Amino acid sequence: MSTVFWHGTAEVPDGWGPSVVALGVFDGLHRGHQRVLDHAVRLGRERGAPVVLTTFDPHPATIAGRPRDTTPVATVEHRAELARRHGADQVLVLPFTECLARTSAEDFVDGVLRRTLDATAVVTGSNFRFGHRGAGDTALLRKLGPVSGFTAHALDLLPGCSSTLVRTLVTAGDLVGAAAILGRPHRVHGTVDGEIVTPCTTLLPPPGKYWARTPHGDRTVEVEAGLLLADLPDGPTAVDLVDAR
Ligand SMILES: Cc1cc2nc3c(=O)[nH]c(=O)nc-3n(C[C@H](O)[C@H](O)[C@H](O)COP(=O)(O)O)c2cc1C
Ligand SMILES: Nc1ncnc2c1ncn2[C@@H]1O[C@H](COP(=O)(O)OP(=O)(O)OP(=O)(O)O)[C@@H](O)[C@H]1O
Repeated sequence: MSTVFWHGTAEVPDGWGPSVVALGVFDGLHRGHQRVLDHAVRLGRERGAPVVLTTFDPHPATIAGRPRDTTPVATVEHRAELARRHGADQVLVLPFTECLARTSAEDFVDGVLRRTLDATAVVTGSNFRFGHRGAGDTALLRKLGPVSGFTAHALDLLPGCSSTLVRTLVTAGDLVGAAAILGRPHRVHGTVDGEIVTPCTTLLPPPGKYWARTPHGDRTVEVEAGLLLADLPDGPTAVDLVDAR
């Protein structure tokens, strides 16, 4: 059985590639992210090359740049599962460390995109930035592409779609608005132990009762004091929060 994702460049097999790379955090794999991945999948088919969604964990903003809410919309495992369902052949999760944050855009292109992934195409949204102090952008990818062996594709942004907006909507309890951006209900993963789902590392709506879809049928669940309470059998579970009750 193939692994769910590669954790770090060392797990990418030697001689991998050429590949089509979709690049970014992709937290939640919302409809805007799906546009990027769809384009990568089309290019992959045209070029007969596997598509590698390359992402970062934890969110770069936990380490670098302006502090902001980075509570995951989706666990990294869920992100990888969604990426594969949307056509990615592999998912590379790069641990976002202080060391990676200090890596220049040029070194990232040479080390990760050229040497590790042998990129033949790199697909991002038009607002993508990378490298130390966010110095790299899509213009730099276009410039470095010809010498590094890839074409750079910067897609127009799908309006009204960002992980930040999903975080704002879920935090405000607007699960219907969040689902419109995600293209599916917001999902919380955890392990049930006596009706309490822990750990809830993913985003939770405010305290209250919610209509939810679970592996054991639709039911009301409750958010209280930062915990999700659900009458479900003990063990790992996924709870889709559909709407407030
Ligand atoms: C090699 C590398 C170094 C980075 N260094 C910084 C940094 O110093 N400061 C910063 O705010 N973000 C840094 N970032 C994060 C990027 O600005 C950006 O958040 C990340 O590439 C994800 O892009 P996305 O938000 O468009 O998905 C770095 C990213 C990479 C790949
Ligand atoms: N609305 C969008 N339409 C198309 N591409 C997008 C959109 N939003 C982000 N992207 C692209 O998807 C990749 C992942 O982006 P990222 O995870 O930063 O998205 P985001 O939703 O803007 O996140 P955040 O709100 O946390 O900054 C990047 O290549 C980015 O340019």
